[in-house]
Amino acid sequence: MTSLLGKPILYSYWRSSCSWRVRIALNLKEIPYDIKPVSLIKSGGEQHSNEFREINPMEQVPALHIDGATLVESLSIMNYLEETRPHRPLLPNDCIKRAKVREICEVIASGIQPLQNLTVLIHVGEEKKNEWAKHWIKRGFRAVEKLLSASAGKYCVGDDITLADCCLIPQVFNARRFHVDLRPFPIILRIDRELETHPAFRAAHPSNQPDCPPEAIK
Ligand SMILES: O=C(O)/C=C\C(=O)CC(=O)CC(=O)O
Repeated sequence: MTSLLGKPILYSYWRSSCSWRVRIALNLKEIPYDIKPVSLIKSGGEQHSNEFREINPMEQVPALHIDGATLVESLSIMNYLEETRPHRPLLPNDCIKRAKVREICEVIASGIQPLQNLTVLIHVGEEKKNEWAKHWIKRGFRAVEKLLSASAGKYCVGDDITLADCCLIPQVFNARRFHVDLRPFPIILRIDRELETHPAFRAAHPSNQPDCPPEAIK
């Protein structure tokens, strides 16, 4: 279903892992969308402007304008996409498996990413921020790896790509960014490798975003 109200607009930042989750879900579901870049660093962060605060009072990306509504919070947005565009499902039919997908999403979206996001790192301070981010990602990945040891097939839960994979891959990028040693997490690494070349994941990668600075393209 393409909206009668025009192409969805995603307010996104190239390196924001939460924007990236939604980009993957939109791509997997083959929903065409336009990107409106919001720079989290330019002039202290465009997300803090009065204009953007009207879009998201949390002053964070992503936000998705779709079907005449503006939605914020990546998990909530992905669930809306799943409910309204079920054609390429990102949640399994089996209720236990659905719970397992949501479990992994929660661990990442509530238990890891918020502890290492830009606002928190600014508050923690330049001197401590890398060690801080590393600590929380490592702690969370220990839990994710354990959960995956019971749930994973080819991907996070079984052999189909789900919302859990949309959350995991951007978090692996952040782990590398903060120099987390990923060798203790072989299942995470295997799934990351598996999805590295998938077209929907490739297109959503920070390097392929219109606001990616040329020197950061990998
Ligand atoms: O270019 C920058 O350094 C600014 C912001 C980010 O990376 C985004 C985050 O806050 C991390 C994240 O999305 O998990």
